[in-house]
Amino acid sequence: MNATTDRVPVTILTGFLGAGKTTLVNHILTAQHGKRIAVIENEFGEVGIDQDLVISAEEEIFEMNNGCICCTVRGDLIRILGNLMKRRDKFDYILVETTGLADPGPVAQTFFVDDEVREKTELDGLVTLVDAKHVHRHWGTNEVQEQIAFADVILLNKTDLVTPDELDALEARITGVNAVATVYRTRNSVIEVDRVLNVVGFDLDRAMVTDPRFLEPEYPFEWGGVFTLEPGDYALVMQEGPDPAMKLALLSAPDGLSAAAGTAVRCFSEREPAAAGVVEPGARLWEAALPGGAVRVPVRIDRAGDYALFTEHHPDEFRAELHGPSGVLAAQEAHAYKPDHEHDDAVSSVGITVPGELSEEKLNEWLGGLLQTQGQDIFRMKGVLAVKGDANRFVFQGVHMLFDGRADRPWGGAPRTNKLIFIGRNLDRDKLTEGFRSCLA
Ligand SMILES: Nc1nc2c(ncn2[C@@H]2O[C@H](COP(=O)(O)OP(=O)(O)OP(=O)(O)O)[C@@H](O)[C@H]2O)c(=O)[nH]1
Repeated sequence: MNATTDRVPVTILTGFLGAGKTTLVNHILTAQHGKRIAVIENEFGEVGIDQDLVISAEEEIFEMNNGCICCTVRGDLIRILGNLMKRRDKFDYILVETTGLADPGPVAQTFFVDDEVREKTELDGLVTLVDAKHVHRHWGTNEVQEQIAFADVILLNKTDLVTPDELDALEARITGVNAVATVYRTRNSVIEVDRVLNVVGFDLDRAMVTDPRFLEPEYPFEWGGVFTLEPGDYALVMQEGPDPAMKLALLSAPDGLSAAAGTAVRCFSEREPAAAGVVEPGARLWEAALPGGAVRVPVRIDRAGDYALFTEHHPDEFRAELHGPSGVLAAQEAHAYKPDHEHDDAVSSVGITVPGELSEEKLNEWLGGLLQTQGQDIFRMKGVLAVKGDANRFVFQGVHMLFDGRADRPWGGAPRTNKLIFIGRNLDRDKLTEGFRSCLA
């Protein structure tokens, strides 16, 4: 706990895919420091694996899946932090491990723009792991640049894979982007815990210099408007536009648009929106399919009042209008929100889960062939596998062309199953799934 406040200190760990973040989390969880740490994992991809890779400890591990922590998942992070705070007596510190594809700015921003989060937590520092061997491959990407620019502490990791001269050159390059962060050189993310936790490093003013719009949150919706509505039937009418569907939320908004926007952020983190049959006010997310041509989504209001409508895309793109009994209604207050940052759309993840046991020989052959043909495009592979004849889980890790595997905990009575995740460019899900299945014993 901090000396001056009882807000829980938070450290955000960033670093490109495979840089050594989970290795650092494991190191922190096993080191002797007397702190009880809650870990929040954000994964890119639909099959959660990181939780299996973090050593089991008494510490609590919360997992967020599905997309990028920096966009729609901000609501998820806020919700997880809220739940954590109900068990405030169980831990003294929070570690958030972001996906390697996250721009950390919006993650850090969550700790400043959400009132509830700000009251209870305090961002202590942002620690960035840099893969000394592979960082040059992704140096020009926004994610890597921002991860370095926002860092308070930078760990130049995997020092065993490069020469001292290469390390010096890389450190000089890093200092060119961020001259104030403290840089340490590490192998297997081993570092004294005091150098990464409780550094009291995060400086809002500096973050504002790095990104002048730092405190201007990104939203998972592009537009919001408040309408004063009487009880009755309305319709949201939309024409064909650039997207095949539109997510929306309709919330009672007695205190205006910006008060409702916080609730809307949480609604938009909902994984399974309801089909917009008849939309009614309430804290839920709806999705209207836009198959082409005009679409009319019925809206029912039972009580007179002010209601805020939030839409995933800007209404202009679909010529969207709210129709009432006497024609098209105008919003009395409206705002176009800063859209989410851009992602490299070609980068995706494929997660495969196959029950049963694998043949080690077939697996080696398949992976070998895969790396030969697609090695440039596969940034990251992670797997927890059940190999025939082996009583232990086999944990498999790949970063570009380098990969290693090791025996992990015994399966015991747990059903033997295999989880594998690929992150990279131009991945062919069907082909990868078929290949993985062909490795079954
Ligand atoms: N040679 C070498 N390998 C390392 C070092 N640190 C980590 N690794 C290996 O690199 C791989 C990736 O490490 P992780 O800790 O899972 O990386 P990560 O940043 O959590 O990866 P993502 O969650 O996919 O972004 C694992 O196989 C680690 O064992 C190091 O200093 N040297």
